[in-house]
Amino acid sequence: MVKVTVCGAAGGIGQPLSLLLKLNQNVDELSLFDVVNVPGVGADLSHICSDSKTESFVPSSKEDKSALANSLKGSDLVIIPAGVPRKPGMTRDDLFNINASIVRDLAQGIAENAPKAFVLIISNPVNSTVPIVAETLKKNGVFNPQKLFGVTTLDIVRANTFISQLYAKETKPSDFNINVIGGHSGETIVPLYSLGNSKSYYEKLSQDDQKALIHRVQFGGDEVVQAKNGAGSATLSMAYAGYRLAESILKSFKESSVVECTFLNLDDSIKGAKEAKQLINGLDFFSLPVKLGVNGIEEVHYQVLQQISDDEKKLLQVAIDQLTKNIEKGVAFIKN
Ligand SMILES: NC(=O)c1ccc[n+]([C@@H]2O[C@H](COP(=O)([O-])OP(=O)(O)OC[C@H]3O[C@@H](n4cnc5c(N)ncnc54)[C@H](O)[C@@H]3O)[C@@H](O)[C@H]2O)c1
Ligand SMILES: O=C(O)C[C@H](O)C(=O)O
Repeated sequence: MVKVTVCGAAGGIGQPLSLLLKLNQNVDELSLFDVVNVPGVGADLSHICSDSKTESFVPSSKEDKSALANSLKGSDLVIIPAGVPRKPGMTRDDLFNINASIVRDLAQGIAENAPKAFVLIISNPVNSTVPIVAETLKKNGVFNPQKLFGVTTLDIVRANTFISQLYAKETKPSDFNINVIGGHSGETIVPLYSLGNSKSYYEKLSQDDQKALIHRVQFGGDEVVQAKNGAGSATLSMAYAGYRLAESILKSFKESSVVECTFLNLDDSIKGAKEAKQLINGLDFFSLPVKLGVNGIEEVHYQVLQQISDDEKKLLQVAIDQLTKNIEKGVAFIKN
């Protein structure tokens, strides 16, 4: 029996993400939590004739903690797209004041009701919300770094799509699986086009076009925020990306060679984490490709950090400087 809970299930991401999960054969129970509108979303999804069972939970008042508790109990995987999205002119960090406490309270609920669950954080700013969740779980004595995932998959999805668009006659997006490392905001996003099968295509571009491609991946979120013009940020592509990571984790319960990039806590207990940390100025959180297994993150592929080009090294340094502050801000929110 596999139970998956989505917190923020009635939102722009939550709804299509829940739809995709409802269709996944590896999910037996789909639990939907939100502070509004979720009974309707749950009723709607429950008519789909896939085999999983859907349940929805909404608190009856601000003080009611039982709805969250009941939605989480027995969960194997909890995915969090709860919180406010950006409007034009805002940075992800501008969301910190509202989303930090939302994410902290949900993490507290996980600590109390599903301490062994895999936890996937979509809520922005990811560079700070993931440390918030880690610190909250630590405070409760239930933190397992192998099971906490900051969802940066949308950056990989964009990196694959955008390079393929430049070579539309010769390639398809699915030809690529670019490693995107660092964090999830602007210059903390570092796509590694110099590795793997993208190398030859990337090197054929002029320097200006290379820069434009990197910039498009780093600021792809802004394209959607501007196009939605005040009505939110990426939801459908994000639902796909969040689903891809969740699907890979569910697959890794049965297969042993699943690799995804994720923003993780580089705890010494994880194979390859110590080596990674030494290559990124000792940062505690960073996105890197990781090997997944039944126990979660089994190994960090730190070797990519040794293979990157000189230009990517420069991008990495900028990312490290910004990430240091974002991570500290998240940790301080819980510790102070
Ligand atoms: N990691 C990424 O790549 C990525 C991509 C896109 C969006 N995001 C982020 O995801 C978040 C959600 O975006 P969205 O477009 O779905 O927003 P949205 O406003 O459409 O939906 C958010 C949902 O969260 C719910 N919510 C608010 N407080 C809650 C709480 N305490 N418990 C449970 N649910 C709660 C709201 O009721 C709403 O239904 C934003 O922070 C956004 O910046 C991240
Ligand atoms: O841009 C945003 O605020 C949402 C998300 O982080 C994205 O990359 O699309």
